[in-house]
Amino acid sequence: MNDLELRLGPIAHGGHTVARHEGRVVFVRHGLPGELVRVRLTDTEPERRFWRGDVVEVLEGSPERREHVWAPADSLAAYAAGSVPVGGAEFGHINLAEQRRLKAAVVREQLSRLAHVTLDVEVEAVPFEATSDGAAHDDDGLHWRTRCSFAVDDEGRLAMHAHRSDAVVPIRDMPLAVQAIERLGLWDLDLSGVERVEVAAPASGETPLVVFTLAADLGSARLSALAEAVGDAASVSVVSARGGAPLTLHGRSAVSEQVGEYRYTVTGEGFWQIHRRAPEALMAAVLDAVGPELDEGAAAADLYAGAGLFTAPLAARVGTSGSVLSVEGSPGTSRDARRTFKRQRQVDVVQGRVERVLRQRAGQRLDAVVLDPPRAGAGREVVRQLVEAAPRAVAYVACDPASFARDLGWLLEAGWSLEWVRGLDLYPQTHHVETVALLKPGS
Ligand SMILES: C[S@@+](CC[C@H](N)C(=O)[O-])C[C@H]1O[C@@H](n2cnc3c(N)ncnc32)[C@H](O)[C@@H]1O
Repeated sequence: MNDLELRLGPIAHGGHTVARHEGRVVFVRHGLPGELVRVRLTDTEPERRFWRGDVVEVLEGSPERREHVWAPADSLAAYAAGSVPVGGAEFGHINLAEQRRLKAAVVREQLSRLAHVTLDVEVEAVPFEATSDGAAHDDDGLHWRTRCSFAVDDEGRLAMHAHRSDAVVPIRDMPLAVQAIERLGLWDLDLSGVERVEVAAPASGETPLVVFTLAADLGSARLSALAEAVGDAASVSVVSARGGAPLTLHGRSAVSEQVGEYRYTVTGEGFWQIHRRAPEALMAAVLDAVGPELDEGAAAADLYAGAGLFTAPLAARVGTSGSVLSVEGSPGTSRDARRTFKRQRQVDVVQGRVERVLRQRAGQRLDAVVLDPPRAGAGREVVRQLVEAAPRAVAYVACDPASFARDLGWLLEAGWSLEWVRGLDLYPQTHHVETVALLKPGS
């Protein structure tokens, strides 16, 4: 089918604008509300109620449009060159203030539609710390990713996936990544035999960790060549094509992260917040929410705890006479938490699914809970268990406003109240948005 000329409607959850063609909805990426554009359809199955497409030409642009911050993700440039845009910066053509207004509109819309709550939520920028060279201080929405995941193309070049596609596009820069990742110059390496490359660069500036996941088993000479190619600039591990734990080729198997006075160990398998200022920003918001319930001796829970980002301040607040139940499903990440908290006897690190652990602990006192589920949200069963446990306050940290609004709707039905919700721009240049909310049970 030929391209379509479409007038773009409002922004929707998922990062696209909504347009219509002959009665059918078309979800269009890389545009802005109000624009008149030419759209290349990417998903047009005839029986589908809606189609998808990318903007390839702007006929009447929005005043909020600017030159894209990163060429491989620029839809206009990519299609003009006969390629496709990579995912990961689908808002890069929009000025930052407007990106945040659009994200706030999506949060408000989800809260209204799914939780029947009308609230004037804003999405705040996450302030960067001043650096001695001043380079990273500007709020330009760049150089924030301390975690990156790359593909490798058929010629062994570092690459990234196009959105909702198996297509991979080689890249030679990554301006969303912290400079420590850019400086590794992974795009100069021959990565033949590697399927995926994960990089973790601690915000402290300590040595990064590179994890190569192999496409097929490689001999020891090739593995040594890979480690040597990276050099001393990073620790290097490999994960065999058959899976299993990473094998350290060179340097350390983990990175250390420091957030305020707390120090954490995170291995190559472990979860950590991506934006370099996210840990501080989220910790502060969570403590604003549940801090007043965390007296010495209180019982707290950190659910979906990851490597224990929030477990540490909770443990400090409740002290040795209190308790913190820290629940994480991923074995590797939970192992990281166990390592970090092994000397803190008030912390109980449990590896398992939150729904199962809450069932086992039913009846146990809980004064305050931090809930930070993955994109799918906590779900009905966990919400039911929380209502039953009746803590005095819950800090709900959400990376998906739709699943958050759905869970919130159930809590409100159970008589809970939403005290406040804040939006944080932890993913500049993308449509993603983080929210933190304080929820309390009915009296
Ligand atoms: C958004 S992350 C938050 C981690 C941590 N709170 C942080 O900020 O670093 C969600 C975590 O939940 C874990 N997870 C996903 N589903 C789970 C489940 N059903 N039970 C327990 N943990 C789960 C994931 O492995 C991931 O570490």
